[in-house]
Amino acid sequence: MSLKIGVPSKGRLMDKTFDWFGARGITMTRSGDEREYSGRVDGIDDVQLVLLSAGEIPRELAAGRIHLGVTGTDLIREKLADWPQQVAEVAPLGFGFADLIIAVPTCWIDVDTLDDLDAVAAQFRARHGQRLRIATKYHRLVRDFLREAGVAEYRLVDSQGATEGTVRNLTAEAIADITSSGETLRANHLKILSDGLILRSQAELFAARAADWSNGHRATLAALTSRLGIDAPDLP
Ligand SMILES: Nc1ncnc2c1ncn2[C@@H]1O[C@H](COP(=O)(O)OP(=O)(O)OP(=O)(O)O)[C@@H](O)[C@H]1O
Ligand SMILES: O=P(O)(O)OC[C@H]1O[C@H](OP(=O)(O)OP(=O)(O)O)[C@H](O)[C@@H]1O
Repeated sequence: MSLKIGVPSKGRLMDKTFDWFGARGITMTRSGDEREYSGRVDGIDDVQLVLLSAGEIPRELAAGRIHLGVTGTDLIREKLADWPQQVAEVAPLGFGFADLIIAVPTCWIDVDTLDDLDAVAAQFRARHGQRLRIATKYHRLVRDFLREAGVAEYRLVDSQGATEGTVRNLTAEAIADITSSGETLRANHLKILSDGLILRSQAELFAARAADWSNGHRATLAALTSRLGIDAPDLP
């Protein structure tokens, strides 16, 4: 049995992950046609490539079904409540940078901070009898952040994509989502609160604490990390 490494199956994260390993002598290739989620690893023995959605990689790591995985820091922290118990951080990869932020309509000129948002949320509830809605797919991270900030009069509405459009579509008053260039926010007339940065994310290589590290897998990990020029993580 080979050591399994989970890598995003499409898009920017897949391409940049392949480039990152390729630059260090480990060649990853997707086999078959564009739609076939299988691949191979050359340049090191006993390592198997598993192509997965970036959003599924945290769960696969937590279950120990893959030994290593590449995904965003944001997805690990959102999907695994006690993530340091489940995964070890092996190396930040220096791509996939994105900020998870809270944004409100640009036309809310008096709203610049979380305190302002809290005040608006209280007014909103008094006026409409309902809590101000914040659209997001990052439920855990947003709740934890707003609790720390003392903002309570809101409710989260789930949005799994095109989150910035929810304000225009009148299904939310504010959003919490990732941004990189800021273009999507601008195009949808939204502005980031000055203290609304929840998390800075980038792609990272993680190791699963629950994976089977016997049967030579630890030696394979040591060979791989040495090849990559990084330290092997501390694992049970
Ligand atoms: N501009 C960006 N847009 C979207 N994701 C980005 C961006 N920059 C970096 N990322 C990171 O990429 C990861 C999300 O990748 P992706 O959208 O492929 O995940 P996914 O949720 O598995 O997608 P899907 O559900 O469409 O398969 C997150 O960690 C995110 O922080
Ligand atoms: O700051 P920007 O460079 O404009 O990038 C941010 C946008 O990119 C992501 O969406 P994605 O394209 O992955 O689609 P999604 O809305 O389905 O998540 C993210 O959810 C933002 O909408």
